[in-house]
Amino acid sequence: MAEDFSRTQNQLKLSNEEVLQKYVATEFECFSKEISAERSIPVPEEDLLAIHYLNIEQKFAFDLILNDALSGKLGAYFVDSPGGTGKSFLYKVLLAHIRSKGYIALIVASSGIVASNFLGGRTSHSRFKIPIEGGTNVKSLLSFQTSEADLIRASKIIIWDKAPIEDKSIIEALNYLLQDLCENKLMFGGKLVVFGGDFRQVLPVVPKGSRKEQVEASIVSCTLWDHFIKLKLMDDMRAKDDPGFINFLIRIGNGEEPTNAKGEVQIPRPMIVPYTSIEESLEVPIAHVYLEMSMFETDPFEMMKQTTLRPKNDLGQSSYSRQVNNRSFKLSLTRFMRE
Ligand SMILES: Nc1ncnc2c1ncn2[C@@H]1O[C@H](COP(=O)(O)OP(=O)(O)OP(=O)(O)O)[C@@H](O)[C@H]1O
Repeated sequence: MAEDFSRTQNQLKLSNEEVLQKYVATEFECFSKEISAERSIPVPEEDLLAIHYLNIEQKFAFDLILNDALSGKLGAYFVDSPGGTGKSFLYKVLLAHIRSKGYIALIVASSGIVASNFLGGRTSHSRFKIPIEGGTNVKSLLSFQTSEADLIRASKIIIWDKAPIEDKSIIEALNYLLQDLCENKLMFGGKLVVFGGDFRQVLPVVPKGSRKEQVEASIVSCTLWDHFIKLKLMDDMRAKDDPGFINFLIRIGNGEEPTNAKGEVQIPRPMIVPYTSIEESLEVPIAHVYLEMSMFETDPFEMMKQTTLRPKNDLGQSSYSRQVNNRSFKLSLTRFMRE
């Protein structure tokens, strides 16, 4: 690379000293590219202020982790909590407070959709260059002389959302990567790493594997698991006004809800919209989710926070969830174009 550089600069008729100076400057600029991009991530005021809204469990976790990050303590946390208990909310407040002090806080997740929920979020695969499949002897392919490696070295904290879906070998590969990058044998190279997730959601994929094999492949079976500080968030913040629904979800997640011979659970009657006609079966849920469209007329982005979930990977034009989406989209469009 230096030779190529020198050849190009010779064509510009620069002295050797000038070539060297330009080479160093270009290299430095290249090395610091990732770091300056990371430093330019905005810190939303609302994420800083959200510290005042943390519930007791979130505040406990926040204080512990922030204190460790600012005092440069090494270690690993695992935030174990059911969906909706405010893990992402906690991460956003942590990221904002650490970044506002000028430090680098990295956040990764296994999937792009989850990563895009966070400012500066990246997939773990793209950030650490660890092959997605995992397996024995899996190793990061990250080159140590790159700006990406510099960025990881410079980070104060690494947060990894939805970690239970990862194969344990990937978590172990992160440990080796950080040890190599930081040139020591400390756990995670002496970095503070926060993993989080919900074991009721998706575990690592083991083709044709049993539940036991999935657990054996997961982070709980990794060699470092016993050294993680475990934190729990149990207060459901997503459906806090609906304790019946929360308990129903928890019972399903814990495998406590009765099932029929096919292993299916019975959805309680009040949660079901009885079928009368196709029109009504579309309109009733839309009205329930979006309440009154006029609520969004001043801020269409508010509407984006209301979502409908697709129960199946059915991409057909006629699928029910697609019809609900299309209908609500058309309704909102008509409304906004009229305004
Ligand atoms: N302390 C809080 N005050 C107000 N709202 C909160 C608080 N914590 C979480 N929420 C809200 O509760 C909802 C669920 O929170 P969040 O998405 O952080 O949960 P989660 O544990 O990450 O869920 P999942 O595992 O499903 O991704 C969000 O709408 C979030 O804004």
